[in-house]
Amino acid sequence: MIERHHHANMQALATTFADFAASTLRSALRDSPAVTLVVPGGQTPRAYLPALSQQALPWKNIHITLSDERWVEAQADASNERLVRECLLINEARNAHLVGLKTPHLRPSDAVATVHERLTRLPAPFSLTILGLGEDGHIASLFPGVVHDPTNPYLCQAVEPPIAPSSRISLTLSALADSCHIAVVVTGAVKRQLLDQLIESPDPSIPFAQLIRLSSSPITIFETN
Ligand SMILES: O=C1O[C@H](COP(=O)(O)O)[C@@H](O)[C@H](O)[C@H]1O
Repeated sequence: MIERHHHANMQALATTFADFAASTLRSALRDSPAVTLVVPGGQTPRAYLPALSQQALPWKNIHITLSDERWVEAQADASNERLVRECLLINEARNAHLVGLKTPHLRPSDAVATVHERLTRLPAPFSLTILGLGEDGHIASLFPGVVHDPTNPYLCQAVEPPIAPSSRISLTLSALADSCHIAVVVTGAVKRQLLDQLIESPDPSIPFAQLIRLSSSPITIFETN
């Protein structure tokens, strides 16, 4: 089931999104003592994660991890972990547990087993997975052309992106699709047009279209130009 919500601007989106995420987490916490929230990186979350950080939730029972990570140090500008520390682990959410995806391994391919192990210690299934959408249709660090292997026993995979500068580690399509709820934040005319296309006639080579096909969980899309 896909639900789309259009907003007049980013501020309106951030408010509705934060209320939605908080109510999804609150309701998950009625059934489990601890829950997992998956958040994306990139630039867009800088505009809406601070609104979520202001929600009064039992954050110490909320475990946060990332949909994907660039293979850079956690202090680097490009680090998704740094983004989450700066934009979400603040205000009310400062005591949430963050499980990052970066390890000291030289390459993400060497780190897959370690990161998988970290992820298996999180409350499962993940209660809410938030994703961004790239202009090429990528979600997390699953780019067009990255092969989805349903037999992969790991929750994460190493990725060499086609154009982006750093190697990545990403949750697999199955790990994302298995989340109880999926929220996607889509901003800008180009991405919204792509979204229309992918929903009307899904191109199976595009990861977002693969996610729609694979997941039986509700997908809520928050959009603005
Ligand atoms: O590289 C990435 O890009 C996507 C999209 O980012 P955005 O800034 O264009 O919204 C993001 O969802 C992903 O987590 C990130 O690593």
